[in-house]
Amino acid sequence: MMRDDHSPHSPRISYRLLFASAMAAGAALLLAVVLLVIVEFFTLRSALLEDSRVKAAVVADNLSAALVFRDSQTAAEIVGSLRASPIVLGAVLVDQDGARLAAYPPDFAEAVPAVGELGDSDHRFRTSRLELVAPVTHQGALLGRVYVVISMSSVERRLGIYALSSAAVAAIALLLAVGLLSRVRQSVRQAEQNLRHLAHVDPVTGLANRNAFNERLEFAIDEAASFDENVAMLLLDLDNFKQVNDTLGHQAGDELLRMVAQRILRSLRRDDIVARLGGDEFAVILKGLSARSEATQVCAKLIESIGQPFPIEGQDFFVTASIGVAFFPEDAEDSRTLIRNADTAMYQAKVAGKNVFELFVPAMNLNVKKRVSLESSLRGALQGGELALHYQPKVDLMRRRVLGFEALLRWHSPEHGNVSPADFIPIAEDSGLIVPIGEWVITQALNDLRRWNDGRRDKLHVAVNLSTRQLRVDDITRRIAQLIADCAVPADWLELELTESMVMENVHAQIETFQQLQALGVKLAIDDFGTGYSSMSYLKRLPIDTLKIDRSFVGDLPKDQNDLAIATAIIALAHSLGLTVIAEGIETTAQAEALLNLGCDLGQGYLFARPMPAAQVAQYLAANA
Ligand SMILES: Nc1nc2c(ncn2[C@@H]2O[C@@H]3COP(=O)(O)O[C@H]4[C@@H](O)[C@H](n5cnc6c(=O)[nH]c(N)nc65)O[C@@H]4COP(=O)(O)O[C@H]3[C@H]2O)c(=O)[nH]1
Repeated sequence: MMRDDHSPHSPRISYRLLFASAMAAGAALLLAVVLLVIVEFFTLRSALLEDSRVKAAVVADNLSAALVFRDSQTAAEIVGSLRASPIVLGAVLVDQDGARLAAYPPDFAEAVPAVGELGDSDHRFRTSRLELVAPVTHQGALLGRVYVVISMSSVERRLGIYALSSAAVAAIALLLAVGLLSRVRQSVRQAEQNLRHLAHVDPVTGLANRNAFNERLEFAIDEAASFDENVAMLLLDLDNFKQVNDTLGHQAGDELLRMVAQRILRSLRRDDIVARLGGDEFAVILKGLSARSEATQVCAKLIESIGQPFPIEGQDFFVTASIGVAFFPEDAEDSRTLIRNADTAMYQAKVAGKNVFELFVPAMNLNVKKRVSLESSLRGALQGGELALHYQPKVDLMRRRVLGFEALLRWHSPEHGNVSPADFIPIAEDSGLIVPIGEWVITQALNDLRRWNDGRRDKLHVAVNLSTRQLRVDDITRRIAQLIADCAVPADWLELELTESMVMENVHAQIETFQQLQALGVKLAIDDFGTGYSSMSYLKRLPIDTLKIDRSFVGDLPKDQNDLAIATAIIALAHSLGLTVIAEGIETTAQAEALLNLGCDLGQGYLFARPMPAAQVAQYLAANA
């Protein structure tokens, strides 16, 4: 498993960032508050000045008569009227020569600024006060001046309230912003963490994903290179996962993948690295190996563990694994080559028959190249008319009469010459080409058979091999029914041969398909019988018609006692289940006689005829009527 230790910023850095952002926002707000207070100060001051000017002008206007008559009592009353305004600290009336005529309060001793002392202005601001001089005139002539001193305390008080409330609003805004910012940061961090998790973890199994695996492999290789150690890279592919996925659905498929992941983890040490690279492909990195055998032991353990039944939806499912292994530094010096070579070895494990592991050897690369080239040629083989069917008769052993044929595919490639079906059928299966090719085989075989059966009393049947891959095609029964209908022949002319291992692989998932095929009228045969592991209980339930004894039990008859015992058992089993038995690979009369004596119904082999081109069949039938 992988730990998520790829955090780009730690919580400490995140808090510092938050603190710095808060400080910056605070400084900006403080500056704004200071500016606002300054603006407010000047606004209040000029309002006070305007107001004071009006007051002084009114008093000055009223004082002109008192000054003309030098009536100091009236002047004192008028100046004293300023007491109505609490902001007036004091006022003095002086005549043209600067002589004091009246004051408020009477003992107000402030010196009146001399003419010109205020420059062009009529006022000046001093600490906490405003001094204002208003002229007293009569008919345009200057008689004297009123000097008024105004308190700035009201301005200062209002400014204080304004500054405090602005600062409070700014502080609240700052707190809200910091709170909001930290919440946003928290959710961003959470989202980042989720993304990081998704970028490194396979959501189905919780194992490392391909990205994380590549990083860990690079790291493991660097580490191994520095300490002069070995790394083994195991690429593990489930052989029949798709079948479970297709038959039981994706949820069951995911469940299976999770169980496989658990079994892999349980088969490894804690510090080994496991990842799911996608689909049904897993990868394992084993570090610090003291011998290659350690890796092979792990492979054997993995195959054993995955080979145990998987209980899914109340049924036991069997899945096998093919594993390819490549070592650093012997097989590859960098991660890309290591993965590629492990993949090549895995591919060979599949070719070797699946459920095995293979260690990479350089010669594998040549095999892979050959296979790739065969696959690309095979893609054009059907359209290019390079495929043909050969037919091998199936003979009634007792009466030596031909009852039908097995259709066997032949490929003559302009590039590769005659390619054996043993070589190209697995390629066709892996690439999916077997589906269109298989349909072509059925159509071709039924059309050929129609010609041969034309006017015949005992109708012949034709047996066609079917691959697992074809069985997995969604509506296989409907498609086969369509092919039969297109050829306008009875369904029971067609026999489908399925190998024993293929039938038993996921028999419970396939039993319904077999039943549908039987309902269609198609005959079913189990090919290569005796080489797989048949479950007797399933054999009883399967709607099959024929068992075909594998030719490996026929070759050494009648001498080999074991083969004799096996053939005897298969024939007895088939008959007890009411099935027909056919033996393949009969090459000698002695083999044919031995099988006949054991009660075998039909035979097929070079003794009777080798597989022959379609063009020779009519002639063969005429000669063997
Ligand atoms: N030693 C010996 N061999 C004999 C004798 N009589 C027949 N044979 C060979 O045994 C194989 C019988 O076919 P199979 O077991 O179905 O095994 C087939 C079958 O599994 C597969 N195959 C062939 N045609 C098709 C096809 O159309 N579709 C699919 N899916 N598989 C096919 O390729 C396999 C090999 O086919 P072939 O090379 O044609 O090989 C054929 C046949 O030529 C004999 O007396 N002695």
